[in-house]
Amino acid sequence: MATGRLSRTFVRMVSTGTPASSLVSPKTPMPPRAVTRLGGGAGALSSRRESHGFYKDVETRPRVLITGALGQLGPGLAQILRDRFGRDNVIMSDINKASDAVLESGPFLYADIMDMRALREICVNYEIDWLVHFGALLSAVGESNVPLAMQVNIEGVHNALEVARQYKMKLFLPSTIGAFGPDSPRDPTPDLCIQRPRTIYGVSKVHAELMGEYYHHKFGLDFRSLRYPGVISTDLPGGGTTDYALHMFHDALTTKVHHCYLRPDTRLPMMYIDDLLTATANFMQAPDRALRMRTYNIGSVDFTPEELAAEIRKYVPDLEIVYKPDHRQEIADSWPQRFSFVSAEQDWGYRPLYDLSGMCEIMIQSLLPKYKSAGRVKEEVKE
Ligand SMILES: NC(=O)c1ccc[n+]([C@@H]2O[C@H](COP(=O)([O-])OP(=O)(O)OC[C@H]3O[C@@H](n4cnc5c(N)ncnc54)[C@H](O)[C@@H]3O)[C@@H](O)[C@H]2O)c1
Ligand SMILES: C[C@@H](O)[C@H](N)C(=O)O
Repeated sequence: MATGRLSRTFVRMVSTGTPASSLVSPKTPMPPRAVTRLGGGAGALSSRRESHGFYKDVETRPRVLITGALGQLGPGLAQILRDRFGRDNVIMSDINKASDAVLESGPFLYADIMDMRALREICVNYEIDWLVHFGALLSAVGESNVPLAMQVNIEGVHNALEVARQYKMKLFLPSTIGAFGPDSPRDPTPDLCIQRPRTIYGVSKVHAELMGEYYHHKFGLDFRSLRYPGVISTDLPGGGTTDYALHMFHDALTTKVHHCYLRPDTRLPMMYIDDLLTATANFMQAPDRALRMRTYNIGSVDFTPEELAAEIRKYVPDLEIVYKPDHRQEIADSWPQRFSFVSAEQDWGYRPLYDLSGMCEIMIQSLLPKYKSAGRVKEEVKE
C-alpha cells in the first residue's frame, strides 16, 4: 500500500519533468531489495547495494526492471517475479500512466525505452540486475506505423542491449512466432530454420534475436529470448494478429457474436498466459550451463478460429462467428501453424500445462464473474 502511494509520487515527479536522478533522495523511501529482512525500518533507498547488506542475494533475489510493463504480459510477469524475489525488487515501467491497481501492487516508474540517459539512470540508481524488455509495438500496430515500429522495436532494443552490456545485467527480451515467414517450415516450425518475416514486427524481432546473440558472443552478455506464440489471457492485447482469440471469449460472454478478421481455417500457435509467464520466469532462472541456445521456441497448442469457436460453444452454445478476413490474414498466412518446442523441453525442462480445453475452461471461469457482476452476460452460460 505504502509503495503504491510512493509510486504515484514517482509518476507525478517524472510527468512534471523532474529528472530521473532526483527520484532517489533520502526522502524517497523506495524499499531496498530485502525489505522484509530490514524489518520495515528502511527509510531511503541507498544507491549502494552494500548498504543493504545483501550482496549474496543477487543470485536468488535479483532486482528486475520491466520495460513496457503495462501491456498484456507485464503485470502478470511482475506478479510472478515479485512472488519469487520480493515485491520491491521488481520495478514495472512504461510510458503510459499506471492504474491504481498497478500502483498499489509495487514500484512503478515512467521509463521511455527511447531515452537512453533515463534508462541508464534508473538502472544505476535502482541497482538493476535483470532487464526484462517488453516495450514494443506488436504486429498489426507495427504495420500501421512502420517508422514508429522501427524506432521502438529496433532502436529501443539497441538501448536495452547497451544498458545491459554496460551495467552487466541479464537481459530477457521476447521474440515471437512472427519472427518466421512464408519461407520457414510452418508445420511444425523448428527453433533453427530460415527466417524471412514479411512484417516490420517480425524483421525487428529477428534483428533483436541476432543482436542479442551477437552481444552474448562478443561481450558475454547473458542474453535470453523466448519466441512466444499468441498469448491467451483475460487482459486484452495490444494490437497483434492473434488478438482475435481473446476477443472471441469476451464476445461470447457479452454479445454472443464475434466478427473474426481471419478465415475459419487459419491455424496459429497459442498458449495460456500462466504457462507463458511461468516459463519465462523459469527460463530466466535456468542455469547458464543448461542453455544450448539463447533463443528458444515455446508454445502449447495450435488452433483455428473454427476450432476455438467449437470449444467455446461448450459453454455458449449459440455463439455466432462472422468471418471477414482483413489485412491481418496475410500476416497470419506467413506465420507458423504449429510450433516445435522440443529444445526448450530438453534443455531447461519447459512443460506447459494448459491444452485447448483447459485454456477455455479457465478463461470462461475467470471472465464470467467479471461480466456477471457488470451485468453484461447476455443469457445463460454453461459453467
Ligand atoms: N502478447 C502476445 O501475444 C505476444 C506474443 C509474442 C511476443 N510478445 C512480445 O512480448 C512483449 C510484451 O508484449 P505485450 O503483449 O505485453 O505487448 P503490449 O502491446 O500489450 O504492451 C507493450 C507495452 O509497451 C509500451 N511501450 C510502447 N512504446 C514504449 C516506449 N517507447 N517505452 C516504453 N514502453 C513502451 C506500451 O505502452 C505497452 O504498455 C513484446 O515484446 C511482444 O513483442 C507478445
Ligand atoms: C504473436 C505475437 O507476437 C503477437 N500476439 C502478435 O500477434 O503480434
